[in-house]
Amino acid sequence: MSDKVSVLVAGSWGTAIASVLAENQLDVMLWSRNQQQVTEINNEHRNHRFLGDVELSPGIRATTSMEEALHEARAVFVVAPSASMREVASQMRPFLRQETILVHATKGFEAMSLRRMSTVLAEELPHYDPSTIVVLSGPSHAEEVIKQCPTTVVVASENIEAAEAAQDLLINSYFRVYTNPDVVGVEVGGALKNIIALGAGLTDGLGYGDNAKAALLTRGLAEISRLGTAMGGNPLTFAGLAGIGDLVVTCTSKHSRNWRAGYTLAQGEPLDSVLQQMGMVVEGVKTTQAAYRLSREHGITMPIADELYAVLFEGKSPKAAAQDLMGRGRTHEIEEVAKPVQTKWFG
Ligand SMILES: NC(=O)C1=CN([C@@H]2O[C@H](COP(=O)(O)OP(=O)(O)OC[C@H]3O[C@@H](n4cnc5c(N)ncnc54)[C@H](O)[C@@H]3O)[C@@H](O)[C@H]2O)C=CC1
Ligand SMILES: O=C(CO)COP(=O)(O)O
Repeated sequence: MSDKVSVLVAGSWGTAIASVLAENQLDVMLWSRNQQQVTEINNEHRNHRFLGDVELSPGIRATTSMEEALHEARAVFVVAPSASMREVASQMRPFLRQETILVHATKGFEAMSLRRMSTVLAEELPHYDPSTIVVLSGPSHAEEVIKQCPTTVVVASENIEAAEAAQDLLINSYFRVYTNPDVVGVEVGGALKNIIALGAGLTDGLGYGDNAKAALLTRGLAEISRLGTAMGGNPLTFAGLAGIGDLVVTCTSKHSRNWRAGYTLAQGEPLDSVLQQMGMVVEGVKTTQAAYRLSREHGITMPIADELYAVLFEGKSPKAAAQDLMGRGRTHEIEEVAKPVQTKWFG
């Protein structure tokens, strides 16, 4: 079998995944739509805009040709922002073979349709067996993975062989990979934690301290679990790497773009200017809109997501949002989390 693997889109996370694969002695091809970036990666072994001065493995070759990227690839890792997933998938359509392992590592929903990313891939790649699509998620900032800091992630697929094939390609001494059959839970957990990270940035920006941050993470996880379970995820997935694991890293790390966006918003900067300054994808903003709609579709209460929506899109002040969260009617802690839901996981 060929040792060639491809990574589609050379942003921060795509480039970090390409580095893990190159470390594992695979023949890595990184696809970008930007010729200047391709030249920089091939000639200088750097992706300066996204990863600064970090030197990339010379084993990573870049191309702007989708045909060249996918030709005889053993696996393809799609790491586009959620807003671009459909466009990138449609470009893959003529060149993707069923034998190629298809993994995506994107954390978000499609804004209009509210589709999960594996559904978008399945729709755009109708010749490909959707049950073999793999999702990669978990606590993994690109800035640390590229420096080979110890990291754990999860790969989920309905097809255990596909998940194990992705695990084999990625696992090494600093990148530990677990499998999970729960595609829905892993995708929903990875997407929704970005909302709570925005909220954690706001909380820190307001100087509210550690008690408030712990409250936000814990009650945020309750919201993620409620919606994720209603959408068909296994409740236990939210206690794992794609749930609490990713929530902790994104809410507490200086690397998180979502946390930084929240922190800057708390200083009174308008949303447009915060996003412009960032220059990289901040998935939590669109995901807040998606969660607002999904929670209503599924009849789920998500007070933190609702207050964040009001701050981002209705001009509510973060302080007033915090006050309203603290002043909600009295409620029971566990009942809200463990409202009995019929799922395929527990019958
Ligand atoms: N950066 C990180 O540490 C992690 C990011 N993720 C997720 O990975 C996904 C991608 O994020 P990043 O790599 O961080 O974003 P980024 O902002 O660093 O890079 C995004 C890349 O996508 C490219 N792109 C955008 N639209 C495109 C299109 N239509 N066609 C081709 N290329 C296009 C941009 O040119 C850029 O190179 C997001 O869903 C994010 O939540 C997941 C785990 C870690
Ligand atoms: O998903 C991530 C880490 O697991 C990256 O989070 P940010 O997009 O907030 O940087």
